[in-house]
Amino acid sequence: MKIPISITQAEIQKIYKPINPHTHKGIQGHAAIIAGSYGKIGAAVLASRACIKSGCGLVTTLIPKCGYEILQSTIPEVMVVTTTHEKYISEIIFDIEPKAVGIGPGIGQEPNTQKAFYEFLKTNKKPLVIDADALNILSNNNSWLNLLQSETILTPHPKELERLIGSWKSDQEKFEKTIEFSKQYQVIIVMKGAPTHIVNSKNVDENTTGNAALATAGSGDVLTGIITSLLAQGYSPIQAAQLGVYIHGLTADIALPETGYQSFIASDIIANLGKAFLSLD
Ligand SMILES: NC(=O)C1=CN([C@@H]2O[C@H](COP(=O)(O)OP(=O)(O)OC[C@H]3O[C@@H](n4cnc5c(N)ncnc54)[C@H](OP(=O)(O)O)[C@@H]3O)[C@@H](O)[C@H]2O)[C@@H](O)CC1
Ligand SMILES: Nc1ncnc2c1ncn2[C@@H]1O[C@H](COP(=O)(O)OP(=O)(O)O)[C@@H](O)[C@H]1O
Ligand SMILES: [Mg+2]
Repeated sequence: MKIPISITQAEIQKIYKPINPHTHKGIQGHAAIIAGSYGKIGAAVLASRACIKSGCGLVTTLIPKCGYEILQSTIPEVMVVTTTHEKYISEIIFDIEPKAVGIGPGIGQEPNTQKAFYEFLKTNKKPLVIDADALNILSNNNSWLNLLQSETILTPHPKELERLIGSWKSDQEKFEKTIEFSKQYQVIIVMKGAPTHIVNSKNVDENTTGNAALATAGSGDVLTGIITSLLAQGYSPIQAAQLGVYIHGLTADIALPETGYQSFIASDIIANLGKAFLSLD
């Protein structure tokens, strides 16, 4: 197995693009988030808020109808499109041209949601982040992996990774199988954990930020929003994955002296994004 390359501040500094003073929201990029189902609209809120708080100019979120008022009142900055079904995503139709799409947090696996995801994958050409239930749907429908554009970003936690690649007996085998998978489908795999590794067909990167405070509901949903935002701003997929994972972990390192491990929640990641980005300027 290749020796992982550390994602250090020095490496991130080379990737990070300070904001152009003459930019406007059109240039900053329009991101689309597809997330949520009845009881898990919070996942859509967290991903959408993280997305708009990571620098893209516009965010449109597609959710089932039941989440409309929740989204509009908790994040007025984000635009909302709803599906025909009340409780789950029944079709994926946008009247916008997003620069990047993040899909999966909290969407569940209803048959209609699976079908909508399949139809979306057949035509999507935009840079894409796939997380959570969208990963689980792919694990149950292996052949759909062939529909993915190259450099699509997959963000599995260990259980989601196991569903995708099968079980492993050692760390070495886990990495070998993940590298093989990334080569076969030409995708970038963010292997979430402590620490998080990023695998593409060429390299394995190891993140250097983050701590156990991140072991809390919704912290992965937030990561999806951050990486989608960076893609929409024009970062390449590998750069968006590296910078996104680094910034996500950094928020927990910044917050820890104030929150401690126990009281840190996913919203604290979002609340500390500003300080994390400022530390790169
Ligand atoms: N507020 C909301 O709306 C929220 C909505 N959410 C949404 O809910 C949906 C279900 O997502 P989910 O990840 O909770 O369920 P699932 O895929 O069955 O995985 C759980 C199992 O995986 C394992 N496991 C996980 N991490 C691991 C690790 N680091 N290291 C090792 N093992 C690890 C662990 O397995 P165990 O060890 O218990 O066998 C655990 O029991 C999804 O769409 C998500 O976006 C959530 O984000 C929460 C907030
Ligand atoms: N002990 C830990 N140390 C560092 N990072 C962690 C730790 N536990 C979890 N994380 C991070 O928190 C996130 C959890 O993602 P995920 O399991 O998808 O959460 P959720 O689905 O609840 O949003 C990942 O980015 C993971 O790397
Ligand atoms: Mg998750």
